[in-house]
Amino acid sequence: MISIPEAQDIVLSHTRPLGAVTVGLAGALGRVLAEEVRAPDSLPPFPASIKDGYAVVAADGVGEFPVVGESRAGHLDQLPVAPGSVAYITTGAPVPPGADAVVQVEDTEKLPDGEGSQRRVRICKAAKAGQDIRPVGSDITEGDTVLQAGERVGVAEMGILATVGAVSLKVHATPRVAVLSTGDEVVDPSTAPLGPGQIRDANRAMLLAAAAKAGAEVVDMGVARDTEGHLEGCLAAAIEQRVDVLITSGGVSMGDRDLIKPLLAREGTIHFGRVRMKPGKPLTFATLTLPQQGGRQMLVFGLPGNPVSSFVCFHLVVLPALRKMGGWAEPQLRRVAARLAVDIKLDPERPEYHRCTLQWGPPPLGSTPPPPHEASAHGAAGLGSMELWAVSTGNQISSRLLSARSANALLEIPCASGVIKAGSLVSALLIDDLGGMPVPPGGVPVTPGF
Ligand SMILES: Nc1nc2c(c(=O)[nH]1)N[C@H]1C(S)=C(S)[C@@H](COP(=O)(O)OP(=O)(O)OC[C@H]3O[C@@H](n4cnc5c(N)ncnc54)[C@H](O)[C@@H]3O)O[C@H]1N2
Ligand code: MOO
Repeated sequence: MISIPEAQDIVLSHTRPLGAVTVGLAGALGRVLAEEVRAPDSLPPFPASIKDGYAVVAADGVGEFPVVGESRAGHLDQLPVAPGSVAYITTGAPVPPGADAVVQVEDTEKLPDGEGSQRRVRICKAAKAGQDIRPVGSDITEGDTVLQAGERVGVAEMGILATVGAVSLKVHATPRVAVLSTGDEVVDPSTAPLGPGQIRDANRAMLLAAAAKAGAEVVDMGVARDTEGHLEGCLAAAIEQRVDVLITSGGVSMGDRDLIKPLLAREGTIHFGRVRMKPGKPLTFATLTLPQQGGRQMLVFGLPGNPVSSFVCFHLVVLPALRKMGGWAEPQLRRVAARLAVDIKLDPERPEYHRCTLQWGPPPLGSTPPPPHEASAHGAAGLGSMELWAVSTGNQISSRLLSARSANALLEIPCASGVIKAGSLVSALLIDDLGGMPVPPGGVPVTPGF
């Protein structure tokens, strides 16, 4: 049996980033850039007003002035502003030649029109040169690298790409991933009522969703029966689909109908078949070299059938591989430190990946015993309210998928005897973003004392 870090290293050493493809802007979200993006022009491309008001010559100071023109966003009035005159201007509009400052409308007073219906205004507050003007290129300078190769495109990056006119970009290809459930007892989720000995296929929907969430293009391979012939046919079908990765679930343990390992040993190379982890011990990883497809490699992950084992193995081992293929430079799950909300019994044989929901601040008093050495930290506004707390999802048996419900982290519980006490700091691997993290009742002071 190897350790999880060893298993992760082996998988990543057999995983290569996929090549670059060209996509339109709309297809860039979530992808990793394969080239840097430069600005072809400056932003703003012209000196732009920050306020609605009057473009002035700062040296003129306060006084009454004729309004000789106007500059509105999107409509450029070329009339220059000579000393002793001003122009009306709106936010984002180009500052007319001659003007060197903007006075906001709140610091002016409209006057009755003068001779020949000349508009007039009183400037009540003297401006400094450059006031309320964004100079050319003050946000982005022509030629700037606005995004580097290797950066992932999120929502802000979509806006940045649009603002520099990058409507066609090179990004890393994302993997094509097939998902296959196995087992004679496993039937489609639509089956009702269940026949004797049957259970509905939870893993396929879950793993297809997990791969799609990771940005993969997914292929649903259905359910394979526990026969060599049918499993071989399913593997051949996945190869035919030219997938980069095949994820199977079930059939990797020690039973006489656990046929995945023998199949992979016949068709390719098994790199490991047992990992010291709870859950997920029979996790299997193999590579297949496909001479019929130019000698390309396909990765196969044989995940254990227990749904939670599949869930945990996907996040710890498959997800980093999918990320690396998609161009991530740091594909591993991110770690944070969190305080345990309850005691956790240790497993003396395998390190455990305990599903939990992280929240900012301790759970309500009474829901968990306060850590004895940190009783004062367990109050609503105590020190503990400034930390992440890990709330267990309950019974961790690997068949109970409800133990993954709302889980945003896997606690890395070391292999040892005894108990880790509530209040202890533990390492947590993030499996979801923390945007939906529960908000503790009563809220949490963000900065104590303010
Ligand atoms: N003699 C031993 N037996 C077992 C060992 C062992 O070391 N020695 N390891 C146990 C561990 S740990 C795990 S995990 C399981 C994994 O077994 P398999 O990968 O062979 O999975 P199956 O036997 O096919 O199924 C296990 C369990 O999960 C249910 N299942 C399977 N597929 C699905 C699905 N798509 N959706 C929902 N549930 C599914 C299946 O009905 C079984 O209940 O082996 C232990 N045994
Ligand atoms: O390792 Mo198995 O996944 O404990 O149930």
